[in-house]
Amino acid sequence: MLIFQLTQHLRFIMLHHLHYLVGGCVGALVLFMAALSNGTVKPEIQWLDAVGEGVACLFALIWLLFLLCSRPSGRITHLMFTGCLLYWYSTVLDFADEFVRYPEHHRLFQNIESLSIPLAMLMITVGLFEWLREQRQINRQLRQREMFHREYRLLDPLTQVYTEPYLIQQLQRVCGAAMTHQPHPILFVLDIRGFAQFNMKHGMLAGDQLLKSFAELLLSHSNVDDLVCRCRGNRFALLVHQMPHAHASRHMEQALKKICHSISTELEVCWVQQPISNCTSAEALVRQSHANLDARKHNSQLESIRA
Ligand SMILES: Nc1nc2c(ncn2[C@@H]2O[C@H](COP(=O)(O)OP(=O)(O)OP(=O)(O)O)[C@@H](O)[C@H]2O)c(=O)[nH]1
Repeated sequence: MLIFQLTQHLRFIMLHHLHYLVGGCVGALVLFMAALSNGTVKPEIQWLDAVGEGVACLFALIWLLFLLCSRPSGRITHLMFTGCLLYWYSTVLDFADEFVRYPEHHRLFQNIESLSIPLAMLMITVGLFEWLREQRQINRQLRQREMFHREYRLLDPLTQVYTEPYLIQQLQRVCGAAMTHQPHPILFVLDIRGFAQFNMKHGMLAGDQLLKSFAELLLSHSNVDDLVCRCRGNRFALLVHQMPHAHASRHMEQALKKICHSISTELEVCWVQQPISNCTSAEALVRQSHANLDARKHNSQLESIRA
């Protein structure tokens, strides 16, 4: 079980943060080799100190890996990663100077070692502060889910957002009140493009992880009274209550740009929006939105074939 979980975490890092990991490790190796080749070997090595510094260095690397497997990419991850990396580098230099003595006139490595710790602490502190703010926002969303949507049987087991039957239930209530409600609520239906191919290339587990991240990010970019659902497979819906129609598409475009940037720059999402002003049947409304989305996907396929 533990091995399976570790493999999953490693796959996540490979998929989303490979550039961070490779860059960080190459930097550490270069620093370690440069420190060894610039110093003179100590006549007596304190093995207990060396083991202590080595273990500290190993744990700093483990913290770095934990960070990478627990976060999607983005500003906070970048900040925390840089802070942890600087801390790791200072432990690498600490470890190296158990074996060599740096030349007196050449203080580069001592300076890196001394400066990287306060800088790392500063970056980790700011990163943790931002992480806390982000977590508050996510908690607010989760509390909201608890408050208004107590239908656990209608939750999607993979993404933990609601399913289409629940959306239809909620739409039935909204449709009744929509005529008097200003601005009218809007239903967005979204489809992740090329998902079957993504599954084939990276495996079903990576596909599941993508769906989970997408649902979580969609939630964090929506308001507390909006409703996020997974309709089926790679298709989601978002019911928005308080958004002026003039801003709706720009808002959705910006949110999707950020979401795709956080998950993968290759990710492409096709979507349609449907204002709920005069609807008689929630099921018909959802059916119509799916049909509009299919037509849009079909047209964009034709356009790309023609291009
Ligand atoms: N990993 C994973 N895949 C799923 C899940 N549910 C459905 N799928 C896969 O999602 C894929 C959906 O395929 P399509 O509807 O053709 O979507 P697409 O590949 O994005 O095609 P276009 O939208 O036309 O670009 C299928 O390969 C399903 O096997 C799931 O829960 N997890």
